[in-house]
Amino acid sequence: MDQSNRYANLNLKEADLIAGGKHMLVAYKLIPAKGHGFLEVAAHVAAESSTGTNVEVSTTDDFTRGVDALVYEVDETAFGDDPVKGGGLMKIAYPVDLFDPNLTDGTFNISHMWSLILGNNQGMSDHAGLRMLDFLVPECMMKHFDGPSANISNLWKVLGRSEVDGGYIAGTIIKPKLGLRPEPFAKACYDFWLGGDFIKNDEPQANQPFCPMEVVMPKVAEAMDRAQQATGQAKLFSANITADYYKEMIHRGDFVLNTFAKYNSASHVAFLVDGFVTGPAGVTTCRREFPDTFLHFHRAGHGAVTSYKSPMGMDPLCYMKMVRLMGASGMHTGTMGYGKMEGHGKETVLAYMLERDECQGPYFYQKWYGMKATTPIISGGMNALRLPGFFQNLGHGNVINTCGGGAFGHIDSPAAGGISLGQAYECWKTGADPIEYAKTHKEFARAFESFPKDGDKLFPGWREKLGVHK
Ligand SMILES: O=C(COP(=O)(O)O)[C@H](O)[C@H](O)COP(=O)(O)O
Ligand SMILES: [Mg+2]
Repeated sequence: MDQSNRYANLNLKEADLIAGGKHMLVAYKLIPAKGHGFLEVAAHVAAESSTGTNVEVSTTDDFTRGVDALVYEVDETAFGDDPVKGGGLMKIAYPVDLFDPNLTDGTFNISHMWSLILGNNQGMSDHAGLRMLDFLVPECMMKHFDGPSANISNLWKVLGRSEVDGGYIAGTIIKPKLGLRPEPFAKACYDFWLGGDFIKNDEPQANQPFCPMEVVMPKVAEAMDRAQQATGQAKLFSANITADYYKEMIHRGDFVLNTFAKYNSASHVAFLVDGFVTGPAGVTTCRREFPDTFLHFHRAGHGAVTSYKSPMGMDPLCYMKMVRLMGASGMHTGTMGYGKMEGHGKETVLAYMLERDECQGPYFYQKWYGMKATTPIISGGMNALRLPGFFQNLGHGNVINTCGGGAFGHIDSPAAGGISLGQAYECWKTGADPIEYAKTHKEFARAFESFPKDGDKLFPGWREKLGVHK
């Protein structure tokens, strides 16, 4: 059924909708299924995402029609006719009244928002692809999301740095990702902390019988204490408290904080939540139960909805925006093409959208109205050699970066791996030539021998220049 006479109004102007401030605007890429018209399917998406279905229903009244979502702009050939990359652009205006404020405090419920703007519409049979590209949250809604409570400033403070521009946090992920027992796990932490700042649990490291949390966490806290005494520097640990029941998550969080508190290090702990698989409920549970603790959002699984390989789901930018609204302190943004995960150099907007108070997205200019920043977390196949180019592309180094293979794959030691990361930052920050810098910085130099393929690709001729002949 073509519902475009009700759910589309192409006379509406985006500038007026924005000035009115009473709608959330969403841009989608749409590929209609064979035999269906673009506007017809676009209108069906608006219907399915608001007041309608695939037929007229007798219970609809005038009020109902007042909260219809409306297609206000279409460009049927915006992306060409490739079955995955192609499709047209459509934009929908959702009246603010469609969204769900909590009974308890009026804060908007992100689980609901997600199911509204990217819910049933994903499964409709009359499109061959529907992907969310960007959305705009109006001021009247923005003020009613949790947003972050803690962020990188809290960690900089613990590290004894400036809370405003405290610089790069050199981190790792304990590898192997599974299979270490408590003693070797804690030893791996200690060994890295001798050279780096921050360690995170890898996303599946939890409470396995070979490494129970109640056994390993006290050893990690003790290792942190020893490393702090050995180096004279504060150290940080991001502990995985992901769980599918809020009481279990809170229990894990309390246990971790109490364990580190024995060494006066509760503030040195972050909580890692696998926020894609828990969904917003898991993230908000952590955000609200532990507002003083850095909430580290690990997005494992997100590729199922954010991968550029798919005509479905959403672009990573939309995910970043939702995560900041949820109140994550730090969010994985990928490595913008410099690491092992899907991404490209122009994705700097993922970080800027998390950090800035105003940011131009691909379709909408988002103002955050003072909401705290979420810290970009750079992870996945990174090492000291890849970092200078990464920082150059991003334009700053105020990030948390975790290099698993990049630290534990350093040929000298995990500590040398950690030191090489800090040196990579310093090399970029001082504008030094990496090869010249390597001549006077041993750990960075040894990163070339640790990751020779990267050396060959990024710094051809490095062997001769550094006098390494093998
Ligand atoms: O374990 C790692 C990285 O290990 P390594 O440093 O050894 O590659 C991270 O969990 C993912 O890369 C996350 O990816 P993203 O940040 O893209 O979500
Ligand atoms: Mg991982």
